[in-house]
Amino acid sequence: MTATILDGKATAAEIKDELRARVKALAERGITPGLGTVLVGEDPGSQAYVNGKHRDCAEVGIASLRVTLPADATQEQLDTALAELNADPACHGYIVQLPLPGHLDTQRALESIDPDKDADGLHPVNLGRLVLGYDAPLPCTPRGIVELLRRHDVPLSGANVAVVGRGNTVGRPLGLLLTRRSENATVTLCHTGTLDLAAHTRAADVVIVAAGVPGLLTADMVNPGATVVDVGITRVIGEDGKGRYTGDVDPEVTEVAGKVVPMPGGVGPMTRAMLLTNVVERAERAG
Ligand SMILES: Nc1nc2c(c(=O)[nH]1)N[C@@H](CN(C=O)c1ccc(C(=O)N[C@@H](CCC(=O)O)C(=O)O)cc1)CN2
Repeated sequence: MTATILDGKATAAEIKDELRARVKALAERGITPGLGTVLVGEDPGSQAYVNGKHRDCAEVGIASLRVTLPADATQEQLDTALAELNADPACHGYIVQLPLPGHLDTQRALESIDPDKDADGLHPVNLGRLVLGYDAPLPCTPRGIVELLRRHDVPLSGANVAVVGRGNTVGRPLGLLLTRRSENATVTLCHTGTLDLAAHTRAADVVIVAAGVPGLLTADMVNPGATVVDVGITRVIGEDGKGRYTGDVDPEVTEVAGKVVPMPGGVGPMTRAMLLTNVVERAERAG
């Protein structure tokens, strides 16, 4: 049996079509959603990701507010840029592109974002709101995973879900999302301290791997027919000396799993679609 591949790129495209209609409805109310990005330095990867976000915006009609600072920008210069976006009514949400240069205090920067303009959904206030079940912008990658599974009819209510990785941007908030009444899953959050990882993953109906360990999940660790989601994205240098991205799931898993969300082409495009969704939702509420 070869697994059904859940195409995050195609699903993200469907979501962008829906968002395009919502942006058009906002325009009829005189509202244009605006996404801000703050990029510090000239890292080519970060530049590419920010450019991708603004291409996505252009596709659906969201306005772009680009802020770029030199690699040697001071914390105060960054603070000023964030304060300006916090005050700008044309900006409905923004992100600080990570990672920041090492001399800058990332936590201080992220906590300076107005929580109501936190398009990444990673501000401590918003993660706290998520814990308490309050309304808040949701973290894009966890939200994208849940949305992808929902749109592909993967049963979550009553399902046993093994989340591998306890990071602040994916693993921890994902467990919170999946245990909401709207999803009603039972989550086991596995991590480097887990004694018998395979016992937990083999017992799961859904395995979501966000550990950043290439090939961590192998076929023998998967309950036949289970759904597997590869969130890992690690840059490795091949034998040809060229860089490429690899996931946390061994390719042979597709021979055992029922459904697979691959990397690339799965979670990444959904993450980008959820960023746009957070901005449009904010504009709809603010209008
Ligand atoms: N403020 C933020 N910074 C960073 C984030 C983030 O969500 N918020 N995430 C990453 C970079 N990133 C967006 O910024 C990002 C990375 C990868 C993808 C993606 O679609 N990847 C492809 C495969 C790899 C590739 O082709 O690049 C995929 O999964 O299909 C999207 C966005 C760090 N910084």
